[in-house]
Amino acid sequence: MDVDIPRDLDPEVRQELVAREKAYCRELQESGEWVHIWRCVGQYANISVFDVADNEALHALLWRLPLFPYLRIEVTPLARHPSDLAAA
Ligand SMILES: O=C(O)C[C@H]1C=CC(=O)O1
Repeated sequence: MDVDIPRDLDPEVRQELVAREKAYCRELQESGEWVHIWRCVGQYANISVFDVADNEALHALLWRLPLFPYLRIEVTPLARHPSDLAAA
């Protein structure tokens, strides 16, 4: 996810959006759907791993992100690798 919040957005609106995003992110981590979130070094971007039932569930989750209008999201579906010891 690349974050691109317009520079001229009202600072209070920005602060409120980021706070709501953080709360939603925390909620989804606690429910186990947002498994990992990593900051991309030197960028206002993250790499996240989600564990959801299907594409529709992921779409709904992403659509509800408070920052959604300001995100560029690239989705890469992942499957277990047969050589992953954790999968055995
Ligand atoms: O900071 C970001 O990468 C954007 C966004 C994703 C989760 C969160 O709390 O903020």
